[in-house]
Amino acid sequence: MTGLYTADQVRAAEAVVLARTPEGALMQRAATGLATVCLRLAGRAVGLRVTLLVGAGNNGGDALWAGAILARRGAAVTALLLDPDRAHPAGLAALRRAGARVVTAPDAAGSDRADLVLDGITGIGGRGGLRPTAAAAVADAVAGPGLLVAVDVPSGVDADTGAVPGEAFPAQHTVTFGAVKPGLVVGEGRGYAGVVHLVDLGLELGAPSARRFGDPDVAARLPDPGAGDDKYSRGVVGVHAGSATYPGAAVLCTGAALRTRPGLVRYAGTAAEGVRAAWPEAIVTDGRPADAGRVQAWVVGPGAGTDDEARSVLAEVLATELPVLVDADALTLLAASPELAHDRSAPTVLTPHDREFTRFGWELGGDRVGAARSAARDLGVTVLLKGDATVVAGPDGTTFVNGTGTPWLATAGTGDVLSGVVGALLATGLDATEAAAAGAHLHGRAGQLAAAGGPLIASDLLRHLPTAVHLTTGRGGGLGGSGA
Ligand SMILES: NC(=O)C1=CN([C@@H]2O[C@H](COP(=O)(O)OP(=O)(O)OC[C@H]3O[C@@H](n4cnc5c(N)ncnc54)[C@H](O)[C@@H]3O)[C@@H](O)[C@H]2O)[C@@H](O)CC1
Ligand SMILES: Nc1ncnc2c1ncn2[C@@H]1O[C@H](COP(=O)(O)OP(=O)(O)O)[C@@H](O)[C@H]1O
Ligand SMILES: [K+]
Repeated sequence: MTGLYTADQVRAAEAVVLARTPEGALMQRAATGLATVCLRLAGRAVGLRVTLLVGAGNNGGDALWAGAILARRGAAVTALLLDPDRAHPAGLAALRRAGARVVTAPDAAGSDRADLVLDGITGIGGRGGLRPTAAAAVADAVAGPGLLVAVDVPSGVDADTGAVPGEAFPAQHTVTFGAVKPGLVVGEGRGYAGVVHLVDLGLELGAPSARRFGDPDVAARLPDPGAGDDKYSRGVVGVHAGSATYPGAAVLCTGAALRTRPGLVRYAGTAAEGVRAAWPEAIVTDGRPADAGRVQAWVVGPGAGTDDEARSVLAEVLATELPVLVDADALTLLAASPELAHDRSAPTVLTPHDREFTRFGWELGGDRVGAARSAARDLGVTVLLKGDATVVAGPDGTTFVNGTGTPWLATAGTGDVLSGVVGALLATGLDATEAAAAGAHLHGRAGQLAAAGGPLIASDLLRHLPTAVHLTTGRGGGLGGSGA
């Protein structure tokens, strides 16, 4: 599990260490870690041409100290001071002692021939898009041949939210200090951070602002069946999706539920014939959810339409005391009647993409974590806000940012698969917010596996789900078989 910490949380933890270590010691730790990653990425120091973009704060200080280390190892370092009078004094002195060049004219920065450019313009103290001089220096760096490495946070990216309100440094790698900040892994900022390397500063951090599951975290939530288990004890999930005209969503959603290894999947809806043909393992009725038999969780909505019948099914399912996942068409219906979800005693999970999210009247700006959190609180539900980094927020504020996936998932039907996966996890009795986060993780892993073989279609995810579960658990406890 990776904890994500805001700038204020990192500053508070740093203050404790700063108070009990000699002046400059923490920055030395940061700069040493930064230089070590740079050397690893570059593969050499002697003759390496390095350009430092140096802002007025401690982020620039980190870059200067790291530049001094690289220069002492034989690199040809040039520091461009963007605010010469306010450059970190001790860092600047160290850099000069190490024999590096210091310039103030942008065209003397050497970005056009650098092997490596270090962005030390702003870190967690940055506000708003880059100012014009800094933006021009970044544009030169981007046009040049050097590897682009951001110090702590790509300048111009909001460390807490990932918002990028103007120009920013498009890093290939970000070397971040003390803790991973949310803005490196979510929203637009994620696209600017590249590969994130964490340098441990020995900070004592409390509860994170948000979390990201790794494979072992998901494994811990997917127990293999034991000797005493039967199909009912392992969770029964109900699916209401699709229609006679559009059975696809029902087939994908039911298949995904099956492949996420609950004990049993029941289907109720007008796509019964298609589901029966595709999945003999499912128990299928063409009636309403009440006709399906007992389940431990419902998935409702993918491809199910928005007519009166669909609305009455949604109301029926939400009136139960079972966990319910509301997706797609059912989200459109719920947005018009949010009171249906408001007073539920059992968990409700909504899985909107951006357009479905805004249908509820919720605003979606550059802060996706904040938006999902306030929506979850507003309706007392878990919100899984889809995207390249899906955000999951629970009604109590518990938040996850997903770390798996591939842009190839941006294709029709993959959302139906996600609903089935999360529904199956809900039926196992997993906490709803954790089920949504674990489901997003598995779905993304299946997408990565499917995309390794070329462009994917949604049914490919079904074939790869058992392997995704297997990879995640490392136990091979999937459904067995590899056919869809
Ligand atoms: N507190 C500490 O001892 C440590 C701090 N560290 C570094 O210190 C950074 C935080 O330092 P600071 O609080 O000094 O802040 P920063 O250095 O992140 O940024 C503040 C400076 O950038 C300028 N600035 C803000 N927005 C700008 C924009 N849009 N365009 C151009 N310039 C802008 C401000 O005028 C200010 O001078 C961290 O990100 C990390 O890199 C690390 O060295 C670890 C130890
Ligand atoms: N650019 C992207 N990168 C990674 N994942 C994406 C991207 N775009 C969409 N996805 C994922 O693909 C799925 C699409 O779901 P959705 O829009 O509901 O599709 P559908 O309704 O066609 O099934 C979601 O899980 C979403 O997170
Ligand atoms: K930076």
